[in-house]
Amino acid sequence: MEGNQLFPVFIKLNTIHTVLIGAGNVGLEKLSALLSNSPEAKVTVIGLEVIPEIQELAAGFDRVNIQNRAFKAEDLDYADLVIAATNNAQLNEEIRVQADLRHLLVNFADKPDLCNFYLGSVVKKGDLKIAISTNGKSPTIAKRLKEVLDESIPEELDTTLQQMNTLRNSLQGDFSSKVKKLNEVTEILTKDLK
Ligand SMILES: C[C@@]1(CC(=O)O)C2=NC(=C\c3[nH]c(c(CCC(=O)O)c3CC(=O)O)Cc3[nH]c(c(CC(=O)O)c3CCC(=O)O)/C=C3\N/C(=C\2)[C@@H](CCC(=O)O)[C@]3(C)CC(=O)O)/[C@H]1CCC(=O)O
Ligand SMILES: NC(=O)c1ccc[n+]([C@@H]2O[C@H](COP(=O)([O-])OP(=O)(O)OC[C@H]3O[C@@H](n4cnc5c(N)ncnc54)[C@H](O)[C@@H]3O)[C@@H](O)[C@H]2O)c1
Repeated sequence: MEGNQLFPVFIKLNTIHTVLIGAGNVGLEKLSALLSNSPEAKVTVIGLEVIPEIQELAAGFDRVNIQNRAFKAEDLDYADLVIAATNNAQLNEEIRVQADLRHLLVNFADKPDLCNFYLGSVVKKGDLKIAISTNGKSPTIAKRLKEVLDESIPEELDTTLQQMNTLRNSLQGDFSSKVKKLNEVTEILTKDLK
């Protein structure tokens, strides 16, 4: 099968419990990604060793709990989503087995084959968010494309979004007439594509 077959979703991390195993530099990157997108995320970080930068980052977020100890299978009993950033291949295998037993989604920072979801590179402008995946082929290209889109999408797009939301909430009539109106007023955005 060719092409990217990943199904993108946007998760409300504040409504679930994420367990992050591994608290080194990669763990820090993953925790930063979680919190920059979802500052209200409930996250438990477990690491035999926890680097100071993780402690410092976590100190600013009430719902992040650091456990300075070894992983145990029961840690997944209260997890909804799992991210592993350990330096131990055998432990990764064990985490995958334990996650499967509990029907959990799990991500491994350095082992795409073990993952059942990937993190994406993220562009954010107010309420707008774009997530990029290269199907694991080149995270660097995902990062570069994020930079390109971040520069080229005007900040004003968020103002447009807010205005459209006001209009959307104020429209009267049946569903199809509302959809027609919303599409009419946004037609200008794609006029150069035709
Ligand atoms: C998007 C982003 C999100 C995030 O992590 O938050 C992300 N990686 C980012 C950066 C990045 N990661 C790495 C480099 C160094 C260059 C390189 O190695 O290529 C750079 C870029 C750089 O620094 O230039 C190392 C690396 N990453 C993976 C492997 C293993 C492998 O490929 O086998 C290795 C080698 C490890 C080693 O050799 O030890 C695997 C994955 N990385 C993914 C996501 C998933 C696929 C995403 C996609 O579909 O594109 C996937 C499959 C799983 C996952 O981690 O979810 C984030 C962008 C940050 C931003 O937006 O600024
Ligand atoms: N550093 C990078 O840029 C990079 C990039 C991509 C992938 N990777 C890979 O990702 C992995 C993590 O990288 P890192 O630099 O964060 O490594 P690291 O050694 O700094 O961190 C590993 C973490 O896993 C924890 N850990 C190990 N065994 C544990 C156990 N039984 N229970 C709980 N915690 C345990 C350690 O205590 C530590 O907190 C490595 O396999 C690395 O090859 C690294």
